[in-house]
Amino acid sequence: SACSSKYVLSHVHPMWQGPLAVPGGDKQSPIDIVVRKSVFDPQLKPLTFQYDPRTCQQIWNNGYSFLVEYDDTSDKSTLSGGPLQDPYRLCQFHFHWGESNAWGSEHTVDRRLFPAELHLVHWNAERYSLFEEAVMEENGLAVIGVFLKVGKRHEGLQKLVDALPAVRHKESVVEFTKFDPACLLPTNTQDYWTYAGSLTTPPLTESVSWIIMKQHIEVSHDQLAVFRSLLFTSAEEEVQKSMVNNFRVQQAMKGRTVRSSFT
Ligand SMILES: CCCSc1c(F)c(F)c(S(=O)(=O)NC)c(F)c1F
Ligand SMILES: [Zn+2]
Repeated sequence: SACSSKYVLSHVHPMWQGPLAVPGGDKQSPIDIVVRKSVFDPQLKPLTFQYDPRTCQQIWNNGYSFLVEYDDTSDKSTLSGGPLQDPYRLCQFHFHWGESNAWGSEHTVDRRLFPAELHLVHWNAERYSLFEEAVMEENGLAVIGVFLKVGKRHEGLQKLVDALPAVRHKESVVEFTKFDPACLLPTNTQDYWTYAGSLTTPPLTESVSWIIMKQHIEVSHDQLAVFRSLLFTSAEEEVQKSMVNNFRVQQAMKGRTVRSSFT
């Protein structure tokens, strides 16, 4: 898929301690969602996820996270509705997590941290012909964020967890097919918050319509431990570094409003 294979993210790593903000950036991510300051918007539509598991292609360790990449050369797997004017194509999903269960998410809700956060990355192929373009443009990307909590084992996630040892090192790739990302979405409600923000990894461009699900999903401690067994470093490097704490520091709101789809 075009969405990330051409993107070898900058080798300043782990970049998590900075760049703190893009110079002049006033729509940076992640943020703390202050629930009592969010504004209910009755014009927000329900989200429509139309994912085809046959578009799932591979898992890639890019040295920041592991990306589950989808074939985004047609509209087979799309997200529409919510705050979005057009349908957006799924290009990949990945996670951010901590070295302990006490932290790891990028966004927080009233300062509450979660041990991990799932990001489903989509791009506006109606308006842009290349993912690379959409990354740089306003309303180019739509990212669904789902918080993870430690609890019961997530049966749907296990197929992905079992494949992770094959991509332990940076730059490794393994074929991964027929995975339906809808199994990672919350089940009992589709309530969400939405705001205008940015990528949280380079190029940090302010092209993201963020959609953060209110309901978390549960995964087991052992499943998260396999995330932490991945490495930031490639096989050749003599010092191996555990892939943990791959989240960015939170950014100022700069006057932005977070809207909610629920009261
Ligand atoms: C240059 C883009 C490569 S695709 C990608 C990614 F790999 C990633 F990690 C994030 S994130 O900022 O970390 N989470 C939303 C993105 F937004 C992305 F679009
Ligand atoms: Zn992310």
